Amino acid sequence: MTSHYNFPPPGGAPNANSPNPLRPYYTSSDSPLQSYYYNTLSSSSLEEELAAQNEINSQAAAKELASYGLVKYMTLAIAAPFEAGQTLLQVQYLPNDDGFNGDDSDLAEKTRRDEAIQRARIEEEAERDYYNRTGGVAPNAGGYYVSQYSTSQYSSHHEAHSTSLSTNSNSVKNRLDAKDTLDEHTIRESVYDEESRPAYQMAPIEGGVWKAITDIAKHPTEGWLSLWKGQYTNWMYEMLHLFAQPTLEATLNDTFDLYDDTIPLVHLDHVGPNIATMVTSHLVVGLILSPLELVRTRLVVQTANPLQRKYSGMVNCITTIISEEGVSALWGGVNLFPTILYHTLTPLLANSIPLIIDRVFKLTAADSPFLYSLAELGLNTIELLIRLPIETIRKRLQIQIQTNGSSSAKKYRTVVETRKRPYYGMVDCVYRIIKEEGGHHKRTSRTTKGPDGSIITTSVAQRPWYSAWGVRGLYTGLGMHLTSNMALFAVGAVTNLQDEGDDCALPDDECPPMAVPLQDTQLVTPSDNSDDDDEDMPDLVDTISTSPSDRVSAEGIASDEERPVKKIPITIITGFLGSGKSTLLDYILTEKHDFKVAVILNEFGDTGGIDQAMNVGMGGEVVEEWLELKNGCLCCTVKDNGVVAIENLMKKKGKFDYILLETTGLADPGPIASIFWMDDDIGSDIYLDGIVTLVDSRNVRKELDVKKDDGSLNETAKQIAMADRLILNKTDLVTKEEADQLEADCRAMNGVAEIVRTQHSRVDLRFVLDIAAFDAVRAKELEQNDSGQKSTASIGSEDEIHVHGEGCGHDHEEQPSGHLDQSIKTVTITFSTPTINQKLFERWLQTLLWEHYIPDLTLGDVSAAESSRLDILRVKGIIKPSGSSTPGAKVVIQGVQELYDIKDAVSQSGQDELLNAGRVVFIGRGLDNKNRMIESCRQYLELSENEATIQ
Ligand SMILES: Nc1nc2c(ncn2[C@@H]2O[C@H](COP(=O)(O)OP(=O)(O)OP(=O)(O)O)[C@@H](O)[C@H]2O)c(=O)[nH]1
Repeated sequence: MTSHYNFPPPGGAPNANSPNPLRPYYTSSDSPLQSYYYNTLSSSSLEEELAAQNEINSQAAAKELASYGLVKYMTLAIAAPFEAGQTLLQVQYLPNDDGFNGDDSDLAEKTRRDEAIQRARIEEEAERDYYNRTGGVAPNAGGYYVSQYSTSQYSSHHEAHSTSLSTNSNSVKNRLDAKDTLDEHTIRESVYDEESRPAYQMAPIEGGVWKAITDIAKHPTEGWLSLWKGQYTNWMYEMLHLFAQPTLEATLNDTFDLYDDTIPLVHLDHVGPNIATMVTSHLVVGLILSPLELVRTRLVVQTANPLQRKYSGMVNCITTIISEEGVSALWGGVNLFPTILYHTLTPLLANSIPLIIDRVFKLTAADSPFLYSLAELGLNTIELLIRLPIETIRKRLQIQIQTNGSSSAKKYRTVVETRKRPYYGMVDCVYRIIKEEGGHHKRTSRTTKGPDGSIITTSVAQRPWYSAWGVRGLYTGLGMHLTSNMALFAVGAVTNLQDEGDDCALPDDECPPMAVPLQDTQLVTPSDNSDDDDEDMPDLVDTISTSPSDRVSAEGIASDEERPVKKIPITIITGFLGSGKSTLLDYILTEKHDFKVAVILNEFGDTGGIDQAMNVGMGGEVVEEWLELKNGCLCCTVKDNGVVAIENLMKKKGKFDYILLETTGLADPGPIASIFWMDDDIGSDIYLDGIVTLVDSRNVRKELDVKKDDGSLNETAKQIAMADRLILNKTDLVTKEEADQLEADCRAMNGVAEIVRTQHSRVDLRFVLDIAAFDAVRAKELEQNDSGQKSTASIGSEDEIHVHGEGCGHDHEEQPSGHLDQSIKTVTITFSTPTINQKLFERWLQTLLWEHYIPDLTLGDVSAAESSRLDILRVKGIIKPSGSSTPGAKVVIQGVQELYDIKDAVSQSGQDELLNAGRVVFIGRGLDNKNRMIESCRQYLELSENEATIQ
């Protein structure tokens, strides 16, 4: 199958290979897109306009960015104290054996101390081993188990310190000074040991996040300002992530030809590829930005005491890490695996929740608000139970200094007690937390016989497997998250319940069940009547199939199951201001029917901003909104550059049967049609189905009278001339005779469009859907209308459709009144040879479309000067090309303004046979001189008078 779009050549570039002596600059367009955009965007005024627009856009973007940054900073500032509290809870080390053990006898106390020191010794050796292996120095010598003292030494030292401290207790400063020197020399038998705790360190936080916050605020060296430690780093991370992740995801989606990321996954049919790109983008960006997370944790956990503080800020922290631990410490080492796990699992889990609710539980917020919220609560809790331990482990590993052996690291003093012995990795960390901190250990007294026969009573930790092991340590801060989940559940359930009935400005029966705003902007809703609840509503009109395609059967509409996954047809709905476009779309959107139609409103082709103000309102701001309607339709507004938005709409592919695109009243439908027509051929999911023009029967003549300063055709004329379907609306405002005359006039302008008369745009949906005007199937239709008489339909009463055509018994041969734009004509050239030379035909066509005059080979270029300007708006035709390998092969010609396409015709059996070489219809201005036109054609195609005729 051959198919190629053809564009006018860039003007002025001579080409030695030109196939046409009259057009030495002609080059075949190897890159249709390039040519098209060159052609459509190269005018200097357009460039200036675009430049000005870009400047405005970049200024607006900068403003938006600044205000977004500010808002983000403030939001993070509100959350920062909770983050800080949570982080400290997660990193603080609370071994099981510390604290009250239920046995305060002297013997038990002594045994406990002995055990503590014994353990400290073992751990110190292990710690030294670790750092010797890596070549560095033990970074956290300060702590509770430095064991250079023996048990007896410990007691005296401890007592001495206790005394010294108690004598100085009146002076906080002295106390702080004294206590800051303790850590190197004191064996701290317990994290609860007040006396041996360095002054910069907080007592163990025994409680939840709120307790942590108050403890921080009350601590002498921390104070409330410490609640915002790492705030700037956090903000940097969030902002960078916010821009990088969606950008990467969109790029990946583009690369793999997936739908982009702006519509929630839950609306997609096949989520796998999109989940993959989403997770990949989160992972990559998370990995790249993970040093900022590392820095943030370290800044939060380090002491605020200026004498003990290691890092003065974000940059200093990064440079210090690089110099002490090496660049690899920022990303790699023990942190690498937890980072990968965290940035893979968290986006995956978060995005799976709505999907699971939708696909597994089959719940919607609109139908079952309470159950929906309950499911959300349950899944959020599961997500929390998976995420929280990973977070805890990450933070513990992040604060661990990873010496690189080449330099010594300054001590890292932490606000809360942390484990002095480093974890070897994620698994080790999980194991240690569960083993050392996760459970409660009880002590019991045990009596044994000594070697000398004496009775020895010892206090031992009782560690049965079920109590010595626990996961509690992995879930610090769980309470806060559960509370917030519960609060969200309560709010969600209440809001959803309210939404179900109240949150709608429309009357109850017109409220859509679900609105999915893409931006926090105005919501545009259809405003007319809806009988949506009534399942038994009769069809809009009789089920006579007038559709040229089998998408709509005589029995009605094919069911979803029957209908194969197809490209989605897009129909352009155009017509001058007030002609009834919105009324038509409201009617389609709110009527009960089985079509799932997506309607795109307003912004396309806006040239004057008039419609924008009228239809979008609210200060003329441009909005993008989606609104799902009860009848399964979807309504949205898009910006003028909304091809992307329409592609986004395709994320709902399979859920929609049709797209209707309403242009503004002042739009030239040609360029808009060209975009979608071309998209069809470059593999888009949508294809151009046809152009439907509404005509205001009462005012159209006035509109056509408007002359444009530059002499170009006015939009109403173009809209009528380019239509594949014409709806003569508002016939209630004109007499029958006027309507007849209008129809005849329209027919004279556009000889190929089907015409229907309506009141309040109430038209059979099949008249505007499945037009297939740009499809090869049109070949059949073109051949069937050899008489030149097009069928015309009108709706008298609401549900009654009457098709005018041959044999209907009415007289509808009204003559043009001459009041409509007479400069626009339809001419039809019929070929009576068996075949014609397609190459020669194309050369002739290119001259007509691109050079805008009817050429005369005998006069050469002089004919251009003599000819009045030709503006072909629409071309349709079918011809049999000579020299084809398939006998009887036909090609279909389609053209919209300067763009044309020639495709192999889809063969239709029987009645579709062409008896001659075919027929081509031209609609446009400058076609008055039919003789000149047909002469020119005969010259180019080397045909005799009888072989080509014109009507
Ligand atoms: N009398 C009468 N009024 C109609 C008919 N069709 C539409 N209207 C009214 O005409 C007005 C304009 O109709 P719209 O549907 O908004 O026209 P439009 O083409 O969308 O207009 P723009 O959005 O300005 O381009 C509305 O007040 C309609 O109610 C009709 O057949 N008869």
